[in-house]
Amino acid sequence: MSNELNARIGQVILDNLREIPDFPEPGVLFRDITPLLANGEAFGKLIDELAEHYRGKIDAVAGLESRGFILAAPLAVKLGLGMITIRKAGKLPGPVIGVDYELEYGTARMEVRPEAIHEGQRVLIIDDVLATGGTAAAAVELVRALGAEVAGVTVLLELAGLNGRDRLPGLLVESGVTF
Ligand SMILES: O=P(O)(O)OC[C@H]1O[C@H](OP(=O)(O)OP(=O)(O)O)[C@H](O)[C@@H]1O
Ligand SMILES: Nc1ncnc2[nH]cnc12
Repeated sequence: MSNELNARIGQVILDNLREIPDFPEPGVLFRDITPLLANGEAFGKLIDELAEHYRGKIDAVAGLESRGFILAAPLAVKLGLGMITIRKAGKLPGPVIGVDYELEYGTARMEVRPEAIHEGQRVLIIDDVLATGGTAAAAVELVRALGAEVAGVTVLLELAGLNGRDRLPGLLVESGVTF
């Protein structure tokens, strides 16, 4: 599906993407963004385009550990905004609030420091991949629990067959490339 963000960043993502079958386990086609990160020109263009797309529309950028951090930090700096780290369980020193969520097998937990998010802020959540949507949905719950507004969920790659959007109802979900 074509959209404005796709037009800005779709090609640079596709030109620098690596696909690895059966990683990290049989049956998974792993979409690897590290070639994009290693290409300075491409990575710079990606961040420039994201910044232009969201300039003036958000107050903070939240990155999801760990690949989301790589995108959130330069985007926040480029926009002159703060970056919020939403982390896996046990990584942030307290006090924290956390949300448990379902993985394909078992459960996981995401946490954030309450002081990192302010009431009424428009927070953009960013990550590399939207798969089942569990990680992003947990991040949405954390941002909202602290009285902030989720301005949108942005991912470079959306694996549409896993229906992650269904876990993010009513939200602006934008992706660079949809598979
Ligand atoms: O939509 P979901 O089914 O929740 O999956 C998407 C998440 O999975 C990957 O992270 P992973 O947990 O592998 O961690 P990493 O970023 O530290 O590699 C990816 O970076 C997303 O955060
Ligand atoms: N297929 C995939 N490739 C890369 N990261 C992922 N996270 C969840 N599914 C993924």
